[in-house]
Amino acid sequence: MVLRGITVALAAAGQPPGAGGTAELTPRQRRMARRQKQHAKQRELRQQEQPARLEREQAVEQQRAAAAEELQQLHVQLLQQQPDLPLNCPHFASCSGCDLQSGLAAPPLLASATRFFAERCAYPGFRLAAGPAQQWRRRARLAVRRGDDGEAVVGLFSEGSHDAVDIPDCVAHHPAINAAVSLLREALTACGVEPYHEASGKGELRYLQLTVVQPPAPAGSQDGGQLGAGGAAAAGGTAAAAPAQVQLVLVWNAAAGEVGDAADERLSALSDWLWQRQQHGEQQPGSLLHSIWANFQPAATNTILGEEWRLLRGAEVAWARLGGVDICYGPGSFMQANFGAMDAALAAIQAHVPAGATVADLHAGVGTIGLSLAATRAPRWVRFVEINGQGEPPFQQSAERLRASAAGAPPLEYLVGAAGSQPGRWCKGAEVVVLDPPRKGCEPALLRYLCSDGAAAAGVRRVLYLSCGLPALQRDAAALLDSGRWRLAHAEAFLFFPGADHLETLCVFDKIE
Ligand SMILES: C[S@@+](CC[C@H](N)C(=O)[O-])C[C@H]1O[C@@H](n2cnc3c(N)ncnc32)[C@H](O)[C@@H]1O
Repeated sequence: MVLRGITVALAAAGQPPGAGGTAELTPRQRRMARRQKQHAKQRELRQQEQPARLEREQAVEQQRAAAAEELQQLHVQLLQQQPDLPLNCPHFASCSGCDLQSGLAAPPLLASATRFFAERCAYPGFRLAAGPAQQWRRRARLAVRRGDDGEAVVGLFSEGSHDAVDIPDCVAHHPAINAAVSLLREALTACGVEPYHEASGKGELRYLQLTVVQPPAPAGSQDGGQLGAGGAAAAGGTAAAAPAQVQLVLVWNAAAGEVGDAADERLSALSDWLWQRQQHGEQQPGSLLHSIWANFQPAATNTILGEEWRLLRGAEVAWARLGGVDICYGPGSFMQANFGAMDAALAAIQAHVPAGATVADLHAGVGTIGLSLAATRAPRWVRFVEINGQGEPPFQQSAERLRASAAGAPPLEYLVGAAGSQPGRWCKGAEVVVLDPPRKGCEPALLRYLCSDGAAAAGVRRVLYLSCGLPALQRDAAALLDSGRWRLAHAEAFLFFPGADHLETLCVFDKIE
Protein backbone atom coordinates (compact mmCIF):
# COMPACT_ATOMS: atom_id res chain seq x y z
CA MET A 1 0.00 0.00 0.00
CA VAL A 2 2.74 2.43 0.98
CA LEU A 3 4.69 1.77 -2.18
CA ARG A 4 1.65 2.13 -4.29
CA GLY A 5 0.77 5.52 -2.65
CA ILE A 6 4.24 6.92 -3.33
CA THR A 7 4.23 5.72 -6.92
CA VAL A 8 0.88 7.38 -7.52
CA ALA A 9 2.14 10.69 -6.05
CA LEU A 10 5.26 10.68 -8.28
CA ALA A 11 3.29 9.75 -11.37
CA ALA A 12 0.88 12.59 -10.69
CA ALA A 13 3.85 15.00 -10.70
CA GLY A 14 4.85 13.72 -14.18
CA GLN A 15 8.04 12.05 -12.99
CA PRO A 16 8.97 8.41 -12.98
CA PRO A 17 9.49 6.86 -9.53
CA GLY A 18 13.05 7.46 -8.24
CA ALA A 19 13.57 10.49 -10.48
CA GLY A 20 14.24 12.86 -7.55
CA GLY A 21 10.68 14.06 -7.17
CA THR A 22 10.51 13.86 -3.37
CA ALA A 23 9.97 17.63 -3.21
CA GLU A 24 6.40 17.07 -4.32
CA LEU A 25 5.76 14.41 -1.67
CA THR A 26 3.72 15.09 1.41
CA PRO A 27 5.62 14.94 4.75
CA ARG A 28 3.95 11.62 5.51
CA GLN A 29 5.03 10.21 2.17
CA ARG A 30 8.58 11.44 2.73
CA ARG A 31 8.68 9.71 6.12
CA MET A 32 7.44 6.54 4.51
CA ALA A 33 10.02 6.74 1.78
CA ARG A 34 12.79 7.25 4.34
CA ARG A 35 11.60 4.28 6.34
CA GLN A 36 11.44 2.18 3.24
CA LYS A 37 15.01 3.10 2.34
CA GLN A 38 16.15 2.19 5.86
CA HIS A 39 14.42 -1.21 5.64
CA ALA A 40 16.04 -1.90 2.29
CA LYS A 41 19.44 -1.01 3.73
CA GLN A 42 18.88 -3.27 6.74
CA ARG A 43 17.80 -6.11 4.44
CA GLU A 44 20.93 -5.65 2.41
CA LEU A 45 23.11 -5.63 5.53
CA ARG A 46 21.42 -8.76 6.83
CA GLN A 47 22.05 -10.49 3.55
CA GLN A 48 25.70 -9.46 3.69
CA GLU A 49 25.98 -10.69 7.27
CA GLN A 50 24.13 -13.94 6.73
CA PRO A 51 27.14 -16.01 5.68
CA ALA A 52 29.13 -14.77 8.69
CA ARG A 53 26.25 -15.53 11.05
CA LEU A 54 25.75 -18.96 9.57
CA GLU A 55 29.46 -19.60 9.96
CA ARG A 56 29.35 -18.57 13.61
CA GLU A 57 26.35 -20.83 14.27
CA GLN A 58 28.06 -23.71 12.54
CA ALA A 59 31.20 -23.19 14.61
CA VAL A 60 29.18 -23.25 17.86
CA GLU A 61 27.38 -26.40 16.72
CA GLN A 62 30.70 -28.04 15.80
CA GLN A 63 32.15 -27.16 19.19
CA ARG A 64 29.09 -28.60 20.90
CA ALA A 65 29.29 -31.82 18.87
CA ALA A 66 33.05 -32.12 19.57
CA ALA A 67 32.46 -31.64 23.31
CA ALA A 68 29.70 -34.29 23.26
CA GLU A 69 31.98 -36.63 21.32
CA GLU A 70 34.81 -36.05 23.83
CA LEU A 71 32.43 -36.72 26.69
CA GLN A 72 31.30 -39.92 25.05
CA GLN A 73 34.92 -41.03 24.57
CA LEU A 74 35.63 -40.25 28.22
CA HIS A 75 32.57 -42.29 29.18
CA VAL A 76 33.86 -45.26 27.15
CA GLN A 77 37.26 -44.94 28.89
CA LEU A 78 35.60 -44.85 32.31
CA LEU A 79 33.48 -47.89 31.43
CA GLN A 80 36.70 -49.75 30.67
CA GLN A 81 38.36 -48.63 33.90
CA GLN A 82 35.44 -49.43 36.20
CA PRO A 83 34.40 -53.00 37.16
CA ASP A 84 31.71 -54.46 34.90
CA LEU A 85 28.49 -54.18 36.87
CA PRO A 86 25.37 -55.57 35.16
CA LEU A 87 21.82 -55.10 36.46
CA ASN A 88 20.27 -58.46 35.48
CA CYS A 89 16.72 -57.47 36.36
CA PRO A 90 13.76 -59.22 34.67
CA HIS A 91 11.66 -56.02 34.94
CA PHE A 92 14.06 -53.65 33.19
CA ALA A 93 12.02 -53.37 29.96
CA SER A 94 8.74 -52.41 31.65
CA CYS A 95 9.81 -50.61 34.85
CA SER A 96 11.10 -47.03 35.04
CA GLY A 97 13.13 -47.63 38.21
CA CYS A 98 16.51 -48.10 36.50
CA ASP A 99 18.14 -46.28 33.54
CA LEU A 100 21.02 -48.66 32.90
CA GLN A 101 21.21 -52.36 32.21
CA SER A 102 25.00 -52.64 32.16
CA GLY A 103 28.01 -50.53 33.09
CA LEU A 104 26.34 -49.49 36.33
CA ALA A 105 29.70 -48.56 37.89
CA ALA A 106 30.24 -45.86 35.24
CA PRO A 107 26.94 -44.05 34.63
CA PRO A 108 27.08 -41.35 31.90
CA LEU A 109 27.04 -38.65 34.60
CA LEU A 110 30.43 -39.89 35.79
CA ALA A 111 31.98 -38.57 32.56
CA SER A 112 30.46 -35.10 33.09
CA ALA A 113 31.62 -35.04 36.70
CA THR A 114 35.13 -36.26 35.85
CA ARG A 115 35.48 -33.56 33.19
CA PHE A 116 34.12 -30.88 35.51
CA PHE A 117 36.55 -31.70 38.32
CA ALA A 118 39.54 -32.01 35.98
CA GLU A 119 38.88 -28.89 33.88
CA ARG A 120 37.04 -26.51 36.20
CA CYS A 121 38.54 -27.50 39.56
CA ALA A 122 42.04 -28.66 38.49
CA TYR A 123 41.31 -31.94 40.28
CA PRO A 124 42.11 -34.92 38.06
CA GLY A 125 41.83 -37.55 40.83
CA PHE A 126 38.01 -37.80 40.87
CA ARG A 127 36.88 -41.45 41.36
CA LEU A 128 33.66 -43.38 41.90
CA ALA A 129 33.35 -46.13 44.51
CA ALA A 130 30.71 -48.71 43.51
CA GLY A 131 29.00 -51.24 45.77
CA PRO A 132 26.77 -54.19 44.85
CA ALA A 133 24.13 -53.72 42.12
CA GLN A 134 21.61 -56.10 43.65
CA GLN A 135 19.63 -56.16 46.90
CA TRP A 136 20.94 -52.77 47.99
CA ARG A 137 17.61 -50.97 48.33
CA ARG A 138 16.42 -50.90 51.94
CA ARG A 139 13.70 -48.34 51.49
CA ALA A 140 11.20 -48.51 48.62
CA ARG A 141 8.07 -46.55 47.82
CA LEU A 142 5.73 -48.47 45.53
CA ALA A 143 2.44 -47.49 43.91
CA VAL A 144 -0.65 -49.63 44.48
CA ARG A 145 -3.07 -49.30 41.55
CA ARG A 146 -6.10 -51.11 40.18
CA GLY A 147 -5.01 -52.84 36.97
CA ASP A 148 -7.17 -53.21 33.85
CA ASP A 149 -8.30 -56.64 35.05
CA GLY A 150 -9.34 -55.19 38.42
CA GLU A 151 -6.40 -56.87 40.20
CA ALA A 152 -3.93 -54.86 42.26
CA VAL A 153 -0.66 -53.81 40.65
CA VAL A 154 2.14 -53.07 43.14
CA GLY A 155 5.25 -51.50 41.69
CA LEU A 156 6.65 -48.49 39.87
CA PHE A 157 5.24 -46.51 36.97
CA SER A 158 6.30 -47.37 33.46
CA GLU A 159 8.41 -44.70 31.73
CA GLY A 160 6.65 -41.35 31.41
CA SER A 161 3.24 -42.62 32.58
CA HIS A 162 1.08 -43.22 35.60
CA ASP A 163 0.61 -46.88 34.66
CA ALA A 164 2.03 -48.96 37.48
CA VAL A 165 3.80 -52.23 36.66
CA ASP A 166 4.33 -55.17 38.99
CA ILE A 167 7.97 -55.76 39.94
CA PRO A 168 7.81 -58.85 42.21
CA ASP A 169 11.39 -59.91 41.37
CA CYS A 170 13.07 -56.48 41.46
CA VAL A 171 16.79 -57.19 41.94
CA ALA A 172 17.52 -53.83 43.57
CA HIS A 173 15.15 -54.54 46.45
CA HIS A 174 16.37 -56.24 49.57
CA PRO A 175 14.62 -59.66 49.52
CA ALA A 176 12.57 -58.74 52.60
CA ILE A 177 10.88 -55.96 50.56
CA ASN A 178 9.81 -58.38 47.81
CA ALA A 179 8.58 -60.85 50.48
CA ALA A 180 6.51 -58.13 52.18
CA VAL A 181 4.99 -57.02 48.83
CA SER A 182 4.01 -60.60 48.02
CA LEU A 183 2.35 -60.93 51.44
CA LEU A 184 0.54 -57.64 50.97
CA ARG A 185 -0.90 -58.70 47.61
CA GLU A 186 -2.47 -61.71 49.30
CA ALA A 187 -3.78 -59.48 52.06
CA LEU A 188 -5.46 -57.07 49.62
CA THR A 189 -7.51 -59.90 48.10
CA ALA A 190 -8.27 -61.53 51.46
CA CYS A 191 -9.46 -58.26 53.03
CA GLY A 192 -11.20 -56.81 49.94
CA VAL A 193 -9.13 -53.62 50.00
CA GLU A 194 -9.59 -51.42 46.92
CA PRO A 195 -6.36 -50.36 45.20
CA TYR A 196 -6.26 -46.71 44.16
CA HIS A 197 -7.68 -45.92 40.73
CA GLU A 198 -5.62 -43.25 39.02
CA ALA A 199 -8.28 -41.84 36.67
CA SER A 200 -11.16 -41.57 39.15
CA GLY A 201 -9.11 -40.84 42.29
CA LYS A 202 -11.13 -43.53 44.05
CA GLY A 203 -9.87 -46.55 45.97
CA GLU A 204 -8.24 -46.99 49.36
CA LEU A 205 -4.60 -48.00 49.23
CA ARG A 206 -2.39 -45.65 47.17
CA TYR A 207 1.22 -46.44 48.01
CA LEU A 208 3.44 -48.56 50.23
CA GLN A 209 6.64 -47.48 51.88
CA LEU A 210 8.78 -50.43 52.93
CA THR A 211 11.95 -50.03 55.01
CA VAL A 212 14.18 -52.94 55.93
CA VAL A 213 14.89 -53.32 59.64
CA GLN A 214 17.51 -55.64 61.02
CA PRO A 215 16.62 -57.05 64.46
CA PRO A 216 17.33 -57.53 67.26
CA ALA A 217 17.71 -54.25 69.12
CA PRO A 218 20.79 -53.79 71.27
CA ALA A 219 20.44 -55.18 74.78
CA GLY A 220 18.30 -53.04 77.05
CA SER A 221 16.55 -51.08 74.30
CA GLN A 222 12.76 -50.92 74.14
CA ASP A 223 12.34 -50.12 70.48
CA GLY A 224 12.39 -53.61 68.98
CA GLY A 225 14.48 -53.21 65.88
CA GLN A 226 17.68 -52.11 64.25
CA LEU A 227 18.08 -51.19 60.64
CA GLY A 228 21.48 -52.27 59.43
CA ALA A 229 23.70 -51.44 56.48
CA GLY A 230 25.63 -54.66 56.52
CA GLY A 231 23.52 -56.84 58.77
CA ALA A 232 25.73 -58.57 61.29
CA ALA A 233 28.83 -56.53 60.50
CA ALA A 234 27.08 -53.20 60.81
CA ALA A 235 25.15 -54.25 63.89
CA GLY A 236 28.31 -55.15 65.76
CA GLY A 237 27.77 -58.89 65.22
CA THR A 238 24.62 -59.15 67.30
CA ALA A 239 22.19 -59.44 64.38
CA ALA A 240 23.82 -62.39 62.61
CA ALA A 241 21.03 -64.92 63.15
CA ALA A 242 18.04 -62.63 62.81
CA PRO A 243 16.28 -62.24 59.45
CA ALA A 244 15.53 -58.77 58.22
CA GLN A 245 12.15 -57.23 59.01
CA VAL A 246 10.15 -54.56 57.25
CA GLN A 247 8.64 -51.38 58.62
CA LEU A 248 5.52 -51.15 56.40
CA VAL A 249 3.62 -47.93 55.73
CA LEU A 250 0.17 -48.15 54.09
CA VAL A 251 -0.60 -44.84 52.38
CA TRP A 252 -4.38 -44.50 52.58
CA ASN A 253 -6.51 -42.38 50.25
CA ALA A 254 -8.31 -40.33 52.93
CA ALA A 255 -7.74 -37.78 55.65
CA ALA A 256 -7.20 -39.42 59.05
CA GLY A 257 -10.43 -38.01 60.45
CA GLU A 258 -12.49 -38.95 57.39
CA VAL A 259 -11.66 -42.57 56.90
CA GLY A 260 -15.20 -43.68 57.76
CA ASP A 261 -16.21 -46.79 59.68
CA ALA A 262 -16.20 -49.26 56.79
CA ALA A 263 -12.80 -48.17 55.46
CA ASP A 264 -11.44 -47.90 59.00
CA GLU A 265 -12.51 -51.48 59.55
CA ARG A 266 -10.75 -52.58 56.38
CA LEU A 267 -7.57 -50.78 57.41
CA SER A 268 -7.70 -52.63 60.75
CA ALA A 269 -8.58 -55.90 59.03
CA LEU A 270 -5.67 -55.46 56.64
CA SER A 271 -3.14 -54.77 59.38
CA ASP A 272 -4.53 -57.64 61.53
CA TRP A 273 -4.32 -60.06 58.59
CA LEU A 274 -0.75 -58.98 57.81
CA TRP A 275 0.35 -59.13 61.41
CA GLN A 276 -1.02 -62.65 61.88
CA ARG A 277 0.37 -64.04 58.58
CA GLN A 278 3.79 -62.49 58.62
CA GLN A 279 5.93 -65.47 59.64
CA HIS A 280 9.03 -65.92 57.51
CA GLY A 281 8.38 -69.67 57.20
CA GLU A 282 9.99 -72.83 58.52
CA GLN A 283 13.36 -72.18 56.89
CA GLN A 284 13.68 -68.81 58.55
CA PRO A 285 11.81 -68.46 61.80
CA GLY A 286 10.75 -65.05 63.03
CA SER A 287 8.40 -62.41 61.74
CA LEU A 288 8.68 -60.44 58.52
CA LEU A 289 7.11 -57.20 59.73
CA HIS A 290 8.70 -54.88 62.25
CA SER A 291 5.71 -52.53 62.36
CA ILE A 292 2.70 -51.37 60.33
CA TRP A 293 1.79 -47.71 59.94
CA ALA A 294 -1.01 -45.90 58.18
CA ASN A 295 -0.21 -42.62 56.48
CA PHE A 296 -3.16 -40.55 55.28
CA GLN A 297 -2.87 -38.79 51.93
CA PRO A 298 -6.21 -37.42 50.67
CA ALA A 299 -4.73 -34.97 48.13
CA ALA A 300 -4.66 -35.97 44.47
CA THR A 301 -1.06 -34.90 43.97
CA ASN A 302 2.20 -36.63 43.12
CA THR A 303 3.34 -36.22 46.74
CA ILE A 304 3.36 -39.74 48.11
CA LEU A 305 3.10 -39.17 51.85
CA GLY A 306 0.51 -37.09 53.70
CA GLU A 307 0.94 -35.27 57.00
CA GLU A 308 -0.96 -37.64 59.28
CA TRP A 309 0.30 -40.92 60.68
CA ARG A 310 -1.15 -43.74 62.78
CA LEU A 311 0.80 -46.66 64.24
CA LEU A 312 -1.28 -49.80 63.65
CA ARG A 313 1.06 -52.56 64.85
CA GLY A 314 4.55 -53.03 66.26
CA ALA A 315 7.29 -50.67 67.43
CA GLU A 316 7.20 -46.93 66.85
CA VAL A 317 10.83 -46.35 65.92
CA ALA A 318 13.53 -48.33 64.22
CA TRP A 319 17.31 -48.06 64.42
CA ALA A 320 20.08 -48.17 61.86
CA ARG A 321 23.75 -48.73 62.52
CA LEU A 322 25.35 -46.25 60.13
CA GLY A 323 28.82 -44.70 60.21
CA GLY A 324 29.57 -46.32 63.56
CA VAL A 325 26.54 -45.03 65.43
CA ASP A 326 22.93 -46.04 66.10
CA ILE A 327 20.52 -43.77 64.21
CA CYS A 328 16.87 -43.65 65.17
CA TYR A 329 14.26 -43.26 62.40
CA GLY A 330 10.53 -42.79 62.35
CA PRO A 331 8.58 -43.84 59.22
CA GLY A 332 8.47 -40.21 58.01
CA SER A 333 12.18 -39.52 58.54
CA PHE A 334 14.43 -38.87 55.58
CA MET A 335 16.88 -41.71 55.14
CA GLN A 336 19.11 -42.94 52.36
CA ALA A 337 17.80 -46.09 50.64
CA ASN A 338 21.28 -47.60 50.15
CA PHE A 339 22.79 -48.15 53.59
CA GLY A 340 25.97 -49.75 52.23
CA ALA A 341 26.75 -46.72 50.03
CA MET A 342 25.84 -44.31 52.84
CA ASP A 343 28.19 -46.18 55.16
CA ALA A 344 30.99 -45.76 52.60
CA ALA A 345 30.23 -42.02 52.28
CA LEU A 346 30.22 -41.62 56.08
CA ALA A 347 33.61 -43.35 56.31
CA ALA A 348 34.99 -40.91 53.72
CA ILE A 349 33.48 -37.94 55.58
CA GLN A 350 35.03 -39.12 58.86
CA ALA A 351 38.42 -39.38 57.14
CA HIS A 352 38.26 -35.66 56.30
CA VAL A 353 37.30 -34.36 59.74
CA PRO A 354 40.28 -33.74 62.03
CA ALA A 355 39.91 -35.32 65.47
CA GLY A 356 38.73 -32.81 68.05
CA ALA A 357 37.32 -30.32 65.51
CA THR A 358 34.12 -28.33 66.07
CA VAL A 359 31.42 -29.25 63.53
CA ALA A 360 28.24 -27.68 62.09
CA ASP A 361 26.01 -30.12 60.14
CA LEU A 362 23.74 -27.76 58.19
CA HIS A 363 21.24 -30.12 56.48
CA ALA A 364 21.05 -32.54 59.35
CA GLY A 365 17.80 -34.52 58.86
CA VAL A 366 17.80 -36.94 61.83
CA GLY A 367 21.48 -36.12 62.34
CA THR A 368 23.14 -39.09 60.59
CA ILE A 369 26.33 -37.32 59.50
CA GLY A 370 26.92 -35.22 62.62
CA LEU A 371 26.14 -38.13 64.96
CA SER A 372 28.51 -40.37 63.05
CA LEU A 373 31.23 -37.72 63.49
CA ALA A 374 30.32 -37.32 67.16
CA ALA A 375 30.80 -41.07 67.65
CA THR A 376 34.05 -41.42 65.75
CA ARG A 377 36.02 -38.13 65.62
CA ALA A 378 35.83 -36.89 69.23
CA PRO A 379 34.66 -33.41 68.17
CA ARG A 380 34.56 -30.72 70.86
CA TRP A 381 30.92 -30.10 69.90
CA VAL A 382 28.50 -30.69 67.01
CA ARG A 383 25.73 -28.29 65.97
CA PHE A 384 22.89 -29.65 63.85
CA VAL A 385 20.70 -27.38 61.69
CA GLU A 386 17.65 -28.67 59.83
CA ILE A 387 14.70 -26.92 58.19
CA ASN A 388 12.20 -29.67 59.04
CA GLY A 389 11.51 -29.97 62.77
CA GLN A 390 10.34 -33.57 62.39
CA GLY A 391 13.98 -34.66 62.39
CA GLU A 392 14.48 -33.57 65.99
CA PRO A 393 12.60 -36.24 68.05
CA PRO A 394 14.44 -39.18 66.42
CA PHE A 395 17.69 -37.18 66.67
CA GLN A 396 17.18 -36.73 70.43
CA GLN A 397 16.72 -40.50 70.85
CA SER A 398 19.95 -41.18 68.95
CA ALA A 399 21.78 -38.52 70.97
CA GLU A 400 20.52 -40.07 74.20
CA ARG A 401 21.73 -43.50 73.14
CA LEU A 402 25.14 -42.09 72.20
CA ARG A 403 25.47 -40.29 75.54
CA ALA A 404 24.60 -43.53 77.34
CA SER A 405 27.19 -45.51 75.36
CA ALA A 406 30.61 -46.34 76.78
CA ALA A 407 32.25 -43.68 74.57
CA GLY A 408 29.78 -40.96 75.58
CA ALA A 409 29.04 -37.91 73.44
CA PRO A 410 30.31 -34.34 73.08
CA PRO A 411 27.84 -31.44 73.48
CA LEU A 412 25.20 -31.79 70.72
CA GLU A 413 22.88 -28.94 69.76
CA TYR A 414 19.92 -29.33 67.32
CA LEU A 415 18.48 -26.14 65.81
CA VAL A 416 15.49 -25.90 63.48
CA GLY A 417 15.90 -23.35 60.68
CA ALA A 418 16.92 -22.84 57.08
CA ALA A 419 20.66 -23.13 56.54
CA GLY A 420 20.65 -19.85 54.64
CA SER A 421 18.58 -17.92 57.18
CA GLN A 422 21.31 -17.21 59.76
CA PRO A 423 24.50 -18.77 58.40
CA GLY A 424 26.65 -16.61 60.68
CA ARG A 425 24.91 -18.04 63.73
CA TRP A 426 24.95 -21.64 62.47
CA CYS A 427 28.64 -21.56 61.52
CA LYS A 428 29.98 -19.53 64.47
CA GLY A 429 33.01 -21.31 65.90
CA ALA A 430 32.65 -24.34 63.60
CA GLU A 431 35.98 -25.38 62.10
CA VAL A 432 34.25 -27.90 59.84
CA VAL A 433 30.94 -27.18 58.09
CA VAL A 434 29.04 -30.11 56.57
CA LEU A 435 26.59 -29.44 53.72
CA ASP A 436 24.21 -32.18 52.57
CA PRO A 437 21.53 -30.16 50.76
CA PRO A 438 18.64 -31.44 48.65
CA ARG A 439 19.08 -31.81 44.88
CA LYS A 440 18.71 -28.08 44.22
CA GLY A 441 21.90 -27.38 46.17
CA CYS A 442 22.75 -24.69 48.74
CA GLU A 443 20.64 -21.63 49.36
CA PRO A 444 22.21 -18.53 47.73
CA ALA A 445 22.45 -16.77 51.12
CA LEU A 446 24.45 -19.66 52.58
CA LEU A 447 26.78 -19.71 49.58
CA ARG A 448 27.26 -15.94 49.74
CA TYR A 449 28.18 -16.27 53.41
CA LEU A 450 30.70 -19.04 52.75
CA CYS A 451 32.24 -16.95 49.98
CA SER A 452 32.58 -13.91 52.25
CA ASP A 453 34.98 -12.80 54.99
CA GLY A 454 32.27 -13.76 57.51
CA ALA A 455 32.90 -17.49 57.25
CA ALA A 456 36.64 -17.08 57.77
CA ALA A 457 36.03 -14.75 60.71
CA ALA A 458 33.65 -17.34 62.21
CA GLY A 459 36.51 -19.85 62.13
CA VAL A 460 35.39 -22.12 59.26
CA ARG A 461 38.44 -23.90 57.83
CA ARG A 462 36.92 -26.80 55.91
CA VAL A 463 33.63 -27.37 54.07
CA LEU A 464 32.46 -30.93 53.37
CA TYR A 465 29.77 -30.96 50.68
CA LEU A 466 27.83 -34.19 50.04
CA SER A 467 25.72 -33.65 46.93
CA CYS A 468 22.89 -35.59 45.31
CA GLY A 469 22.54 -33.17 42.36
CA LEU A 470 25.54 -32.70 40.09
CA PRO A 471 24.38 -29.52 38.26
CA ALA A 472 23.79 -27.73 41.58
CA LEU A 473 27.11 -28.96 42.94
CA GLN A 474 28.90 -27.66 39.84
CA ARG A 475 27.30 -24.26 40.35
CA ASP A 476 28.05 -24.15 44.10
CA ALA A 477 31.61 -25.47 43.72
CA ALA A 478 32.33 -22.88 41.02
CA ALA A 479 31.08 -20.12 43.35
CA LEU A 480 33.29 -21.31 46.22
CA LEU A 481 36.37 -21.59 44.00
CA ASP A 482 35.71 -18.29 42.21
CA SER A 483 35.48 -16.50 45.56
CA GLY A 484 39.24 -17.06 45.87
CA ARG A 485 38.75 -18.21 49.47
CA TRP A 486 38.49 -21.98 48.93
CA ARG A 487 40.40 -24.70 47.11
CA LEU A 488 39.14 -28.18 46.28
CA ALA A 489 41.18 -30.60 48.39
CA HIS A 490 39.31 -33.79 47.54
CA ALA A 491 36.37 -35.11 45.50
CA GLU A 492 34.91 -38.59 45.09
CA ALA A 493 31.58 -40.15 44.15
CA PHE A 494 29.45 -42.97 45.52
CA LEU A 495 26.87 -45.09 43.76
CA PHE A 496 23.79 -44.57 45.93
CA PHE A 497 21.41 -45.77 43.19
CA PRO A 498 23.08 -48.48 41.08
CA GLY A 499 21.15 -48.69 37.81
CA ALA A 500 20.36 -44.97 37.69
CA ASP A 501 22.34 -42.22 35.98
CA HIS A 502 22.98 -40.65 39.36
CA LEU A 503 25.99 -39.82 41.52
CA GLU A 504 26.36 -38.87 45.15
CA THR A 505 29.43 -36.66 45.25
CA LEU A 506 31.58 -35.68 48.22
CA CYS A 507 33.75 -32.57 47.90
CA VAL A 508 36.18 -31.25 50.49
CA PHE A 509 36.96 -27.53 50.25
CA ASP A 510 39.82 -26.08 52.30
CA LYS A 511 40.22 -22.45 53.26
CA ILE A 512 43.06 -20.73 51.37
CA GLU A 513 45.17 -19.26 54.17
C1 LIG B 1 19.77 -35.03 51.46
S1 LIG B 1 18.90 -34.80 52.95
C2 LIG B 1 20.19 -35.14 54.09
C3 LIG B 1 19.76 -35.44 55.49
C4 LIG B 1 20.85 -35.98 56.41
N1 LIG B 1 22.10 -35.26 56.27
C5 LIG B 1 21.04 -37.46 56.20
O1 LIG B 1 22.08 -37.84 55.69
O2 LIG B 1 20.15 -38.23 56.55
C6 LIG B 1 18.73 -33.05 52.96
C7 LIG B 1 18.16 -32.50 54.23
O3 LIG B 1 18.20 -31.09 54.15
C8 LIG B 1 17.02 -30.56 54.69
N2 LIG B 1 16.86 -29.20 54.10
C9 LIG B 1 16.32 -28.85 52.91
N3 LIG B 1 16.43 -27.53 52.71
C10 LIG B 1 17.07 -27.03 53.79
C11 LIG B 1 17.47 -25.73 54.18
N4 LIG B 1 17.24 -24.68 53.40
N5 LIG B 1 18.10 -25.57 55.35
C12 LIG B 1 18.37 -26.63 56.15
N6 LIG B 1 17.98 -27.90 55.84
C13 LIG B 1 17.36 -28.09 54.68
C14 LIG B 1 15.95 -31.55 54.29
O4 LIG B 1 14.82 -31.44 55.12
C15 LIG B 1 16.71 -32.87 54.49
O5 LIG B 1 16.58 -33.33 55.80
